Amino acid sequence: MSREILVETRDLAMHFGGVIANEAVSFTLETGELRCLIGPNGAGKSTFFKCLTGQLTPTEGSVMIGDTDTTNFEPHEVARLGVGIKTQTPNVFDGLSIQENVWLSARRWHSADRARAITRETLERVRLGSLRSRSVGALAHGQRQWVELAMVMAAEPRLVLLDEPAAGMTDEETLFTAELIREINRTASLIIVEHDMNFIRAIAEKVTVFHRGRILMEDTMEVISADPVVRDVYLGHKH
Ligand SMILES: Nc1ncnc2c1ncn2[C@@H]1O[C@H](COP(=O)(O)OP(=O)(O)OP(=O)(O)O)[C@@H](O)[C@H]1O
Repeated sequence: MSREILVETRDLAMHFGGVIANEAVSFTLETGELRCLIGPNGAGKSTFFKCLTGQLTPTEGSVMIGDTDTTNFEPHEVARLGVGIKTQTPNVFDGLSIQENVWLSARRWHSADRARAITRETLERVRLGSLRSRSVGALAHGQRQWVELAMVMAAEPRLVLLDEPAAGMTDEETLFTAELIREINRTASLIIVEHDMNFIRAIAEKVTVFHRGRILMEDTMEVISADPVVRDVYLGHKH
């Protein structure tokens, strides 16, 4: 199967006044990939992620998703291209049930009947079927994250962008999240910003390492974790 480029940035830069958060980032993601973005604090991962989602407009360079130039798009315009986005800011309605939250997400793109079927299936996939009537406000942190993943899945996206999906989870919750993400990858490509190395090892094929706003290296986790330059960067040595 020939692989197509699904996401491409060219010479992307994001400056906040004098702060250079991203510089000369030329990045590609092929259809079907599951890519993790890693790097030490302040490396520019979240800023780059926000340039992909439309939360930020890059100072320079371009972003393409499929055949569409999304450089100046707002998040809702990016979402309309079949992109599921989970940011670090919660996106759930606390006063509604799990089922209602997921249904609302499915209903944005599908008929009421189809949305009902998708909601049922998705809640089984994330193992929240038995809790479907429970109010989201009453859930534990990990379960809330899964509701958000279910909302992303219910829209049946072709590309999923996740910012730290395992943040604050227990080891067991992290492993289940990794399982869910591999399942999402059966039908969608993914870009995930993540800190948790065990989680990354459990899911990633290819990893992109950011350092000082730029891409330092791209390879498998095995190669990256053995690389002396990457080790130095994480330990805070100068490069
Ligand atoms: N809105 C902003 N205004 C000013 N500076 C910013 C803004 N957002 C990010 N920065 C700066 O840009 C740089 C990159 O930050 P960014 O959050 O993208 O890094 P990160 O790799 O995601 O870090 P972390 O792992 O800590 O989340 C940092 O120096 C940060 O202080």
